[in-house]
Amino acid sequence: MKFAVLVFPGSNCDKDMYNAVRDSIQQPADYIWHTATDLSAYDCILVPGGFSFGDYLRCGAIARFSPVMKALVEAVERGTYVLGVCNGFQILTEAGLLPGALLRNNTLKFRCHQTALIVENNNTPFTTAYSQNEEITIPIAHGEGNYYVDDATLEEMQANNQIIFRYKKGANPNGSTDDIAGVSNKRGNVIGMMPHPERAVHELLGSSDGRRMFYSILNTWREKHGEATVVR
Ligand SMILES: NC(=O)CC[C@H](N)C(=O)O
Repeated sequence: MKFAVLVFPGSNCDKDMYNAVRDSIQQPADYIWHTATDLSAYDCILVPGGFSFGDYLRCGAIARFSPVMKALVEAVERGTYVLGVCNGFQILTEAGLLPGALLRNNTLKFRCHQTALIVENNNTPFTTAYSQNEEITIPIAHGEGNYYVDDATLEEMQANNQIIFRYKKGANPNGSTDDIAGVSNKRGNVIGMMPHPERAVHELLGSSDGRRMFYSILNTWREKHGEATVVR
């Protein structure tokens, strides 16, 4: 299985993402600069966190116009798996690949700490290795992670099981609507989340709960292609 890690000017979690793929599931990954125009060689595209284009205008609002985004849209249409984390999530919402928008944290502060998340949907290519409603520990690091979506879209998302992660009740760090921490598109092949699974791949980092995200992706892809799955 081949992974792409997109790199925009100002990305700063691209190496963490690359290392998480290499260390947890030992699959090949390439860094892809934002001017690339073809992503057809990849089975999963990772859009990492950071401060693309300095967060000018709005987080992700300029990156969304990079040449690679056209190739990303084409990949999504082919059914390729896409995971956006933090600034990656912001870029995917700005591009209209995911519903909603990320607003300034309600505290008006950059928040950087572990969070308790509830797995709301373990029936996605990214979450099969978790139990439904499991509580996991994944860190956040953002200033604009306050997920907003209008009521009608939220209802539609709930009906389609597009809410993938919520912050544990009482532990919402940013004011997100309905405690939402991660969502998917309708088809389920694109997900975005503010917490960083790639920073939770070893006990030394405070949690290894993020590893199972990478196992989920690999095993779902392998099952689909008739290959033996790996044990986590
Ligand atoms: N870690 C990140 O990706 C941060 C995203 C964005 N720059 C923010 O502060 O919200």
